[in-house]
Amino acid sequence: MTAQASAHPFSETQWRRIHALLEDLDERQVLWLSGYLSGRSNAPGPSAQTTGSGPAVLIAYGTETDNSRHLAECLKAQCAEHGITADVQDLASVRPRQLTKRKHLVVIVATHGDGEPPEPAHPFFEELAEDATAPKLAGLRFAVLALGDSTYEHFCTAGRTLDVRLEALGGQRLIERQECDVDFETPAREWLAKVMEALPRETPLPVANTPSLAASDARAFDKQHPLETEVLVNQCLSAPGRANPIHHLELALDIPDFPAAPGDAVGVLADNPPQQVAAVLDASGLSGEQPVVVDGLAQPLVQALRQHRDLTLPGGRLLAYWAELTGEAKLKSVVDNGTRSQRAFLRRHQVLDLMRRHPARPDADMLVDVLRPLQPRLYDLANSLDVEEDTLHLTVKRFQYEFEGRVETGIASRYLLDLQPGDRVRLYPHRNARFHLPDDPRAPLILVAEGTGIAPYRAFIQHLARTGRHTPCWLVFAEQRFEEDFLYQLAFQEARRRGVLERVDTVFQVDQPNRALADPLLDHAAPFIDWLKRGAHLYFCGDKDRLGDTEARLREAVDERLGAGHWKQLSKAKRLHRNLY
Ligand SMILES: Cc1cc2nc3c(=O)[nH]c(=O)nc-3n(C[C@H](O)[C@H](O)[C@H](O)COP(=O)(O)O)c2cc1C
Repeated sequence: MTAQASAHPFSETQWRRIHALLEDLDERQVLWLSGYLSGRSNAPGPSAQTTGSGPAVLIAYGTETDNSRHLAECLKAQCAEHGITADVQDLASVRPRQLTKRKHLVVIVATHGDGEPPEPAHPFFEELAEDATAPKLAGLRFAVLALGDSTYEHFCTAGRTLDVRLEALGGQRLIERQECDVDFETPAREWLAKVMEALPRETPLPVANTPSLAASDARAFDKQHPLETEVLVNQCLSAPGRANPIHHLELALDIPDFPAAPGDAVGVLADNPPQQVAAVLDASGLSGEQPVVVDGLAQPLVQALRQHRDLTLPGGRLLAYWAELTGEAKLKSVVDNGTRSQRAFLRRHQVLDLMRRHPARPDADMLVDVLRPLQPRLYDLANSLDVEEDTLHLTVKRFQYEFEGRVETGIASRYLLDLQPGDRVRLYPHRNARFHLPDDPRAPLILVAEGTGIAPYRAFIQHLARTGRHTPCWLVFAEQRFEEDFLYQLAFQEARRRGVLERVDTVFQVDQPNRALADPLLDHAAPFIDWLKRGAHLYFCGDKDRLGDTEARLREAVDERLGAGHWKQLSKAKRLHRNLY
């Protein structure tokens, strides 16, 4: 990206878009638009219900993979169309006591981990749960939309907890909580429409039926509108014989200004393997040619199954449909016995298990309707676009897991590892703002990675080298074997030689079975603590369990040396950055 030459406040992409739009408009339209913008910038109008602390409605979201944020932005656009002033905030930056100054709060929150709130929203939830300090919310009217996935035992727990807590603190519900499964689009939009009805009407802005600029959003590429890229390189980085090899992929990026900074990711829309699609068609007795409709788009069944439907994890709707279709008493009793019995059954069956063990002839449209949508998978970018602006690099490990005594492979990693140069991949940018480099260019960086967790650090290092930003930087990396699994070894050694990396420590578990990821930092406790005192930011990326253990050990050591609660302070000061999976 190039620097701004003029003094206007827009990015280059925005500026180009504004010009492109203006060129397209006639004089009458330009006049209309200028009136509209001046009306917008003067908002809130005289009747708008603002309080001393901001717009009438706070739309807060808690997210890890952006679904909640996207819905929050949609709601804001709808509010704007109705002249309701609203602002959108990440729960990560909301303090519970701010809510006392609000009249209306709409929260859209996902559940992650094992029934946990999204990681950035933890401090908000923790503070709100403290009886001694939580604010009284008697004047607040609120509504909660909970996103989740019913295959998890703790379905939508974060949204449920928040809904109950807001009521306990004196808040009054605007409308009842809605819990949404992975196919959340329709129920979420219906719920947003009900919220719009419940929010107090304000006098509409002078221009009726204003186009929703916010709805047309600067994010040109998203889940629904992915970018198609071409595979240039797919190379194995790890030992070739490994059960779960790690590959380096390079994808062509033919458009300028792809919005991804070091620390950001891309959402990959993987296809199901052709054999799995064929097996589902075979088990259902349906022809792949048959037309079906997915999200309003007509397409052959084979395409819907390959690109849009999860052929691995069955959901409650497939189970209920299958029980009805087969008329089998066993399946019916699982359904009739409620959520717990259904979940226990679904945990032991994948889609093909159900179809093969209980043969039936489904209707094609119904089948597409009851299968869960195939979810995109996030991969951190392994390169900095200010160094290589025309390629996207990914570091991908084959994900394998045991299921009912057999070994299964993750859909997205299998798809990516099997790609050949020339193949096409659909993806969209995913911003991961809490994993960006700190604003303070002098803050030391401690980068802790396990396996593919190294990817965003490669992007960091490229960026630091490119910008000449000289900040102390310490990399701690764990993998299996030194000789074969030191991912991007040459790049990191070169960075060390050039002084971009001040320290590099590694832990190779096969070579050093008793050594853990926290050990290099604890062995060098003096510089580690010194870096923290100098304002270091700590980054953790990779396997959730291993990095969770690592963090627990570091936390104990830091609190012991710098005083109880110090680690929590680092977290509050946003100096701990986690990117765990
Ligand atoms: C790693 C991971 C863990 C999850 N854990 C849960 C869970 O325990 N309970 C649940 O209901 N949903 C769970 N989900 C599903 C998410 O809540 C769901 O995908 C949601 O749409 C994500 O919203 P977001 O994009 O705003 O983060 C999990 C998703 C991921 C990726």
